[in-house]
Amino acid sequence: MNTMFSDSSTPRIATLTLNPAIDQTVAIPNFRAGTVNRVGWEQSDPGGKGVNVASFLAAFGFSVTVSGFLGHENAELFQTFFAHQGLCDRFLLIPGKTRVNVKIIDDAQEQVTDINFPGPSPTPEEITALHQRVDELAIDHDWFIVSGSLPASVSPNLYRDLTQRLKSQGKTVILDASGDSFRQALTAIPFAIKPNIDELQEYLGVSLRSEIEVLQAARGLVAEGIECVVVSMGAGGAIFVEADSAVWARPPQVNVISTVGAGDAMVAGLVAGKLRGFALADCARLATAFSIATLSQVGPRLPLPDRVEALMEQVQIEDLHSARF
Ligand SMILES: Nc1ncnc2c1ncn2[C@@H]1O[C@H](COP(=O)(O)OP(=O)(O)O)[C@@H](O)[C@H]1O
Ligand SMILES: O=P(O)(O)OC[C@H]1O[C@](O)(COP(=O)(O)O)[C@@H](O)[C@@H]1O
Repeated sequence: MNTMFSDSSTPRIATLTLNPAIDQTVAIPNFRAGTVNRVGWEQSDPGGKGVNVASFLAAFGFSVTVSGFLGHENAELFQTFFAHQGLCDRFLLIPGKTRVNVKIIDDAQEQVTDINFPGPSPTPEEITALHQRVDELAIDHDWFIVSGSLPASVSPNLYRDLTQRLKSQGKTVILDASGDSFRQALTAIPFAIKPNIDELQEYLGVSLRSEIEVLQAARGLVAEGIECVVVSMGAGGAIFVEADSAVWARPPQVNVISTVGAGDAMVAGLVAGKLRGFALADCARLATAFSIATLSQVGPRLPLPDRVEALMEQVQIEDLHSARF
């Protein structure tokens, strides 16, 4: 493992994944609902948003702790993966199995279909234990990435409560969520968020038809106090907005095997850029480089840091700061 960024002066990072998943990727050319589909090949990987973010950051040389809930019946796959990736495992084990999400890769139609399950439900006592675990982590961690769906039984206020609790202890919170939990958590004003365009449209209840409309929407969130708003738009790249800067980062044409995890890689790259002290444009380059580095493979793995850094050159940056509407 590259340990370039894991000395004691580097802020410690923790990711929280309340609902991790084993991603079962199945390749089905010309997949069609309502017919018999045959699988060409398949692969299973530990995943879920915070697990992926942690894995990408560790591969880039950061020291990262993972926490949240894991079903104890199939925890071993994750535990072996964490040990292999050099991640510090502080997950809480709960009864049952972590969910298996199915990802159908159809290279003929160039599309990926996600089938995401609800996942096992933690009890109120287990939620209390999670709050305690987060307080313990706050003793020696500075950056917290809170991401992914919540299990069905969990209050949509949980991310809001965690964000408030961590902020009151001076921690930096990055949020990547959707639906009600995203809406609630925004009221606690995390440091940074990365909705994709669908999630942002759902939150605002409007459709965003141009980059300028996306920029305008992101500026609205920055005006509410969120320091850094990143809106990802698949192959269209991502718009990064802060109070005094705004850029549109566009990826080059890439050979896509799977888009699963591209958003998580963008979150990881944003955190890496911020921790390196980069200005927003370079954060956008690095975040996009992380994303495109993951597109040519299945599973949460990143190439060596110098290959990721080389990809930064291929990202086109357009300055939107002076764009007016
Ligand atoms: N088909 C693609 N071609 C090139 N880059 C892509 C493609 N899909 C995703 N990306 C890159 O990954 C980033 C995040 O992808 P996106 O699909 O928007 O996230 P999410 O997985 O959260 O929905 C994009 O901003 C872009 O840089
Ligand atoms: O928690 P959710 O929203 O169901 O998402 C979980 C899924 O998202 C992933 O983390 C991938 O996310 P992205 O494609 O948005 O980066 C998968 O590993 C996992 O199956």
